[in-house]
Amino acid sequence: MSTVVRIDDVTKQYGSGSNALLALDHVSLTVDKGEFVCLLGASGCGKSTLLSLVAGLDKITGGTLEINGKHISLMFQEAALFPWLSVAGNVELALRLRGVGRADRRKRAQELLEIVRLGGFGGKRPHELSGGMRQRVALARALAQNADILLMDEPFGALDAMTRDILHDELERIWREQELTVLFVTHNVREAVRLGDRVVLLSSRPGRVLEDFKIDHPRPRRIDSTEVAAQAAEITDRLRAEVARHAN
Ligand SMILES: Nc1ncnc2c1ncn2[C@@H]1O[C@H](COP(=O)(O)OP(=O)(O)OP(=O)(O)O)[C@@H](O)[C@H]1O
Repeated sequence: MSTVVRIDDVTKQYGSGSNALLALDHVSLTVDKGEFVCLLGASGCGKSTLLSLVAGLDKITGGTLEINGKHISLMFQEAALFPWLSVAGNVELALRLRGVGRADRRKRAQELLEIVRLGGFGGKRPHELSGGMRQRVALARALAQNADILLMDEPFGALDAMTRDILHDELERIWREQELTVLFVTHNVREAVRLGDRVVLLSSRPGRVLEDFKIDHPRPRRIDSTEVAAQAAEITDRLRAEVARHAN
């Protein structure tokens, strides 16, 4: 299987001199094509930093970082849609930026909205949608960018549990159908076990890879199943031990 993201001995320091802050300390991690990898760790351990390095929004200060993909797309807790554009307009804009012609844009935006099950909502404005629906639009926009690598930073953190469960199912389907590679940051251990092929646990700051758990329960998984709960409990214990170690 081909490696899409290779993070090798990466260090990230913010600032310098007496203001220096070591956010990541010799992190090594590879993500293969089509893998779904969840990143977990205590607050401030450098999860978002790692995503922004992979996205190319910031520079590493040590090690090497290699990306082998067509396009990387980022999704955050807030959908960040343009409020003056319709739902279809938001998706079409991403297509336009890729140079897709007007007629094709319309058709493709409609297809993408159908993929995220918002086929009938293209004419609405973002404020007319629920938080879960706005995240679906953000997902359609990411697909419009022709992304094959999706970086997600707590994308469902602000949603109620029921909406989040539905979006887990949708994201899993789209990940499979579109053959995406996903790097997904969350604070929610069960969510990580529900979604991930692997759950990578980072240490408290500076972040290092503490453990890489392989999750091989059959899919689709239920977040409230006993298998998911049992593995989440094991990972939570490991995370708690790390937080306690750091507090001492
Ligand atoms: N641009 C920046 N300049 C200086 N320090 C930064 C910057 N961005 C992040 N940091 C620091 O780097 C450390 C890691 O931050 P980061 O946001 O990556 O952690 P995180 O694991 O995503 O946190 P959380 O789980 O709370 O979202 C923190 O101590 C943070 O204050």
